[in-house]
Amino acid sequence: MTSVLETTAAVTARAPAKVNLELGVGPLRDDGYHTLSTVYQAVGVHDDVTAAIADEWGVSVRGRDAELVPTDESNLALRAARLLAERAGDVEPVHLTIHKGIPVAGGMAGGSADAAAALIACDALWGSGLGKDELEPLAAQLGADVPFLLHGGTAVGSGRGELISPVLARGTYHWVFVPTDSEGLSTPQVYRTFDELNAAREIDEPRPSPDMMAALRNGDAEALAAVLSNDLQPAAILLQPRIDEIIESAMGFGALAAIVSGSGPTVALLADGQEGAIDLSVALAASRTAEDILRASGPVAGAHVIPAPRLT
Ligand SMILES: C[C@](O)(CO)[C@H](O)COP(=O)(O)OP(=O)(O)OC[C@H]1O[C@@H](n2ccc(N)nc2=O)[C@H](O)[C@@H]1O
Ligand SMILES: Nc1ncnc2c1ncn2[C@@H]1O[C@H](COP(=O)(O)OP(=O)(O)OP(=O)(O)O)[C@@H](O)[C@H]1O
Repeated sequence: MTSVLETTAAVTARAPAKVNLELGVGPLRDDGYHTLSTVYQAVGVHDDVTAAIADEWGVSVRGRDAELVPTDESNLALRAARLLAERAGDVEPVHLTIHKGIPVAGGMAGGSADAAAALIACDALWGSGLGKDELEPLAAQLGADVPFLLHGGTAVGSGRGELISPVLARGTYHWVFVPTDSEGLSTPQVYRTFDELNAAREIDEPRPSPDMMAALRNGDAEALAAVLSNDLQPAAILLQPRIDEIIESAMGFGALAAIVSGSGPTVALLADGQEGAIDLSVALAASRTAEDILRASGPVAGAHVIPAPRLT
């Protein structure tokens, strides 16, 4: 028979990646962040984080790009667990095991997903019972994208991206993601390049576009394709010119739209339905435009507890 200790000694939570359907970047603030107006969508590429009671704090990483993820105190999932421990008080140390499916440094918020999953897993494991609403301020301290990954779905992000309000979005969208560089791009570097490219002009406060809201309300992929936008795209392409070649090829293979995901370098392709996504991936692979291709649909749920960890 399973003892109570065994059933409560480990909890696994799963968190999704995100794509920014719209990423409006405003002026640089005094705290080093830019004002944002963004529309996030959570997509079905996931990381799982298992939190287990242990003698000492620690983290190990397996799965996709595992060797690129730090296992010291800078690991974002471990920082999340420690932050929640400070808030909850008097909890036992945990060892976190991260199973990565999200490309590292790809602009799909992999580290932020791990932080969101660690908050949910530890909250359940320790029985601190904060729930998503009370975890949200902790999430915001860990990174601008982390609150969205707690909630998932489709949502507007304002402030520096951490203030989330849900959006009425109908339908399911089919995406193909092409990570273009195994080393990824650094988010601060992309924002710095954005500043350099825009140094000569006054930058307005960004706002959600009414056309984007209408496309999402109607569940219309073609209308959505016409309004996808990312102010960081020119900076990402300058740092990683291969992005442009992939965008051009993908449009030739029938993508409804091609856009840089967040700070890049992953290219997000919006496909015409599930079959369109399969055809697009086949064309990209057959033409050797891309070797590494991920297919996913969105929106999906934010971080949540799942029954058992992945074993491979
Ligand atoms: C590119 C996006 O993924 C789009 O959603 C986010 O803006 C980045 O979110 P994130 O990785 O969670 O960002 P953080 O870890 O909070 O910040 C990393 C760095 O990105 C830059 N940064 C981030 C968010 C923001 N609104 N303005 C910024 O200038 C800052 O240099 C910051 O030091
Ligand atoms: N748990 C983690 N998973 C991935 N990267 C982590 C983690 N903890 C710390 N990092 C560090 O964060 C850096 C950014 O990785 P991440 O995968 O979050 O990038 P990203 O997807 O481009 O982020 P974003 O889209 O939020 O800007 C990595 O280079 C890595 O050194």
